[in-house]
Amino acid sequence: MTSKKIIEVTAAIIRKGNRFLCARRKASSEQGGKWEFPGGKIETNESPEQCLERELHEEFAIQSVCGKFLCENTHDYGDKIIKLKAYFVKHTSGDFQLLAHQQIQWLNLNEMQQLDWAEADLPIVDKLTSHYK
Ligand SMILES: Nc1nc2c([nH]c(=O)n2[C@H]2C[C@H](O)[C@@H](COP(=O)(O)OP(=O)(O)OP(=O)(O)O)O2)c(=O)[nH]1
Repeated sequence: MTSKKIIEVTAAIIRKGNRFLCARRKASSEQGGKWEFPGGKIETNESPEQCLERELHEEFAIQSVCGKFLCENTHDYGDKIIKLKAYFVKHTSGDFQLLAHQQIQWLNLNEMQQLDWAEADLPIVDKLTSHYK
């Protein structure tokens, strides 16, 4: 039996008023077309915070500061296991450019419930909802 690798991935919760940044993955990518919190795989010798600030710059050309940890969720997609770690992140400068996603939307918590999220994100959306209610 071969054991599946656990891949550690970060997810950024970026708030603007009562809305949160939701990003749709490109059709050609893993979990193509699904909605996610932007972020990516944690590289060797990188903290989750550094990973998020790097990924947000790569994906949107923005500057940001990673804040508090919200929660994590480990999800088995069958071919791989993703450990998704969600942090609150403050956008500090730069206009969002769509460099890696097909679409972004700023949505409130009710609107977010309607999206077709990547499965690993569903408990994170629920945790975020209970955090603000
Ligand atoms: N970034 C991110 N990835 C997620 C989320 N939910 C979820 O299941 N994933 C999955 C999709 C991918 O299989 C994996 C992250 O891959 P990625 O393609 O975003 O990571 P990366 O930017 O480091 O990509 P690469 O260097 O391998 O191309 O985690 C999420 O909310 N954010």
